[in-house]
Amino acid sequence: MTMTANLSIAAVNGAAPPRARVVGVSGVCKTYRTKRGTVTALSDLSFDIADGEFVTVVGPSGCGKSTILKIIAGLMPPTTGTVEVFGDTVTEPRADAGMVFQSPRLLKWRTVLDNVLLPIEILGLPRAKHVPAAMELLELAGVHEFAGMRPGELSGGMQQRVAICRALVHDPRLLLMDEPFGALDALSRDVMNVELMRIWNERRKTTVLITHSIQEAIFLADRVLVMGGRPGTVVAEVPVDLPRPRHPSIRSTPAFQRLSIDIHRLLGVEYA
Ligand SMILES: Nc1ncnc2c1ncn2[C@@H]1O[C@H](COP(=O)(O)OP(=O)(O)OP(=O)(O)O)[C@@H](O)[C@H]1O
Repeated sequence: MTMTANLSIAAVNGAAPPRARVVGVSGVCKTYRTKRGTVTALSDLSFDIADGEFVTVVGPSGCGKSTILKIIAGLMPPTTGTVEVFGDTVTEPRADAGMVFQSPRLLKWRTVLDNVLLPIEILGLPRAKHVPAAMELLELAGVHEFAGMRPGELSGGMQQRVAICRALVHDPRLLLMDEPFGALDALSRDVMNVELMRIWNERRKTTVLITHSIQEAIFLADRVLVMGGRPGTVVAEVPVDLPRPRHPSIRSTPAFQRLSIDIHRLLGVEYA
């Protein structure tokens, strides 16, 4: 478990300098109003995320993982509490954040390249100037040969790679991913984990990724936030001190398995 400081996150071993805080969630509560009454999704949620950090979030269904990601993205306000991104209180969607959802949400009538360039159009930036960056991302994600095709001609995993390129094309400083590989089969998911690691190693964006897979959470993260309760809150923060770059075989190491057991326990799952 680790403690986060308000203005910076100290290095675990004290050797590296503290990194700037990119996301600061402070005392966030969220209540949804519905026809049948109110639902309190989050209660007194607080955590910080440092520059360049890869944080994953796990927790039981309905504990408010998607809710907090949407609040960080500026897609909805908290009921009480504050969220700061790069030092500004979040009040609306931010151009310096990229978002990836569970389904790729590509526009089927646009080519792969034009889907990737969508944020550029929305932000009113010159298209031609960003085509090389879009092609470079498609190449990095291993789908550049599909640039002229429609999304329907691509597999689910390839479409999700395109969605990741779209989230990165305007060079956001923060990447928010809500269960991006949840719809994929186990093998494609493993491949995408490795691919995402590769892309992240190249770009080093501060990343928050929600997942139901504890394996995925550990494999990708510098730190796992474990959420629980109803309403949801952070019940533990687990640092992942595994060396990078990580090969899939790291999952069979005792250190990885120890982390897996710890997180299962924090989620109330005991091994026999
Ligand atoms: N738009 C909404 N209106 C009303 N209640 C909502 C709304 N969105 C979410 N909730 C409720 O808020 C709580 C948290 O939902 P949220 O989707 O954030 O959880 P989650 O941890 O992401 O769940 P899952 O893992 O199943 O995706 C749940 O009880 C859910 O029913």
